[in-house]
Amino acid sequence: MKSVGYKYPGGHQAVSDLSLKLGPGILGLLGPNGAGKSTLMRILATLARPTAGQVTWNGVDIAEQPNALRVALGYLPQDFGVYSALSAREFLAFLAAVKGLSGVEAKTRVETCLAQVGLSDAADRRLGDFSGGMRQRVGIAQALLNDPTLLIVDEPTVGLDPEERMRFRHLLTDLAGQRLVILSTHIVSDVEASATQLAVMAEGRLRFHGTPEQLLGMAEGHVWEWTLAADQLAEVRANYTLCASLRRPDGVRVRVISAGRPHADAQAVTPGLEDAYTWLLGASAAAH
Ligand SMILES: Nc1ncnc2c1ncn2[C@@H]1O[C@H](COP(=O)(O)OP(=O)(O)OP(=O)(O)O)[C@@H](O)[C@H]1O
Repeated sequence: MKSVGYKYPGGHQAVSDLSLKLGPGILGLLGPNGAGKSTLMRILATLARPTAGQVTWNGVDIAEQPNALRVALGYLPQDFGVYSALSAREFLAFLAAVKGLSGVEAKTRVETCLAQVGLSDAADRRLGDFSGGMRQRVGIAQALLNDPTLLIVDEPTVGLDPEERMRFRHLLTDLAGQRLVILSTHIVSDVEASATQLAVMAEGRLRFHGTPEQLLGMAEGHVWEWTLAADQLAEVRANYTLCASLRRPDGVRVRVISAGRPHADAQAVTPGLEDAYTWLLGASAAAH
């Protein structure tokens, strides 16, 4: 992807000058709401044409030849809907036909994909009776029908309970293999354990691309903890980015982001990915 930009017809610049080179593994695409993640996902899924720059897949420009990518693409959009009256098996069979699979091949792919997402036993139940997590797994199953080498999953964990979230994360890790999986989310813990690469977007721009370890390294020395009296909390909140606060018998233990030591008692602590992401968004907002 080279210098990719996208301007909506109304004039809103949702993606600006974004360049990225990707290979197999799980890319966690992080960014706050409105950062431009869904717009970028739609460009990569060939559903939107960039208004600037170029996206190539194995050297082919996907705006010129979208089918070169489409045959290798599985996509779970943010607003994926299912037909409540159909069973999971019927729904997947329908989508397999839409995707041009037929006969024995279609049947085999449907069963394989149901098994991959752990829904073989529930395959004949109505989708209307499925939980949110099960429905998202059907979404993944349909994206896998053509055994894609690029799997794009847009905000898949929204509305899932913690257990379903965890199950869904494990599923994506299992599916990665030789594929490129792009998982967009605004929740750091969705990608914390699984992503081999991270890309962070804010206001349409790429603020970081690298490994989670690199991002953690960048935030080193910027995360602090100390214990303060409860009545000092408001002041700290007003002056610093507060990552966490924990009430304890001796006061409130706070964890803040700060370029320098924020308080005489403050100790620099090892950043977690959530801290590093918060630090990056703050640092990149200050720089722009
Ligand atoms: N159809 C549209 N017309 C005009 N502006 C749009 C349209 N769709 C999205 N936008 C704007 O483009 C920007 C990026 O939106 P996008 O949905 O890509 O962000 P996002 O990072 O996926 O956020 P979210 O997680 O909230 O979907 C936002 O400011 C949004 O308001």
